Amino acid sequence: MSVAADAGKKLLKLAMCQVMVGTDKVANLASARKAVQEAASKGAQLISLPECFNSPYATDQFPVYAEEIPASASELDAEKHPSTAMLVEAAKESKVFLVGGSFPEKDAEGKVYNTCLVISPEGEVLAKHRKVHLFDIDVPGGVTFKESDTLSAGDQVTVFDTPYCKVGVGICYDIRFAEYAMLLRQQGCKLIVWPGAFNTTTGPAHWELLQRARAVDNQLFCATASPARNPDSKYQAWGHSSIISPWGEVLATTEHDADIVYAEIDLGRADEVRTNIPISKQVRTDVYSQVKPAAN
Ligand SMILES: O=C(O)CCC(=O)C(=O)O
Repeated sequence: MSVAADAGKKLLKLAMCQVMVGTDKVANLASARKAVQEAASKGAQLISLPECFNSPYATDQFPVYAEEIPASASELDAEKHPSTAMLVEAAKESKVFLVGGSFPEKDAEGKVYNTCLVISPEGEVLAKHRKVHLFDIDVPGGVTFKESDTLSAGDQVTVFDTPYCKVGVGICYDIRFAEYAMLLRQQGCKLIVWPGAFNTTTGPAHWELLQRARAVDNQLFCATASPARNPDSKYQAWGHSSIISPWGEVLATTEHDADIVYAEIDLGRADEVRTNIPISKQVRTDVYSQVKPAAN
């Protein structure tokens, strides 16, 4: 390729770690750390772990596995905050941006959240995203889940800065809400990372579709990290961690076993798609704002 053709390229190597999660928290933390080390050794610069990487995905288990997250680095205590400590160490030792999947977080009042910590290559906490939209669904004969039985919802739109681009974060069910991803695009994101754990009912129907929809709607990259499917678990994760381009192409994906999904993304591609199809300049909020929602 010529130098001119390379001029607009801004490359970022992503790795989505599809790790196996079981009932042993210490083992879960160790396998997450090992996956981060392996991804970094292959050159990944931004790595994500899956939703709920330290605990089984079950409402009655969230309070059992929940940990407090210290308010500052000086309060970090590896005994009391083992998951935060592992994430900080893993990002620092491998010098990577680490989207720390999620784990159940307990606040000072005892409320529990499904929380993602983002750590810089220097080991600083860059962002804390508490899942905004709780996964409460009932598909008869398929899947019934009610996170709100034990979890509280977050109330923030989460973006962090890297030298590559601004990156948005959402957790699993958050991906179903087009408005959320749109706000991330409006904040300047060219990549959204979604730790998630879809299941064998909604996964085959919607997982890839939603990622591609959010990517095309907002002309940005979407990257997802799921737990591997654990045959011993009551909740059967769909797996299929993936990386999607702003054009809606699946750049990399996998099945449901433990794996790491890699892609080197060219952030210039988001600019190109936005220039070619300039929807953000053509948007007609003046028209949409005149329509009153019908009662239904
Ligand atoms: O939206 C779905 O179908 C799955 C969502 C989910 O598993 C989650 O939010 O953890």
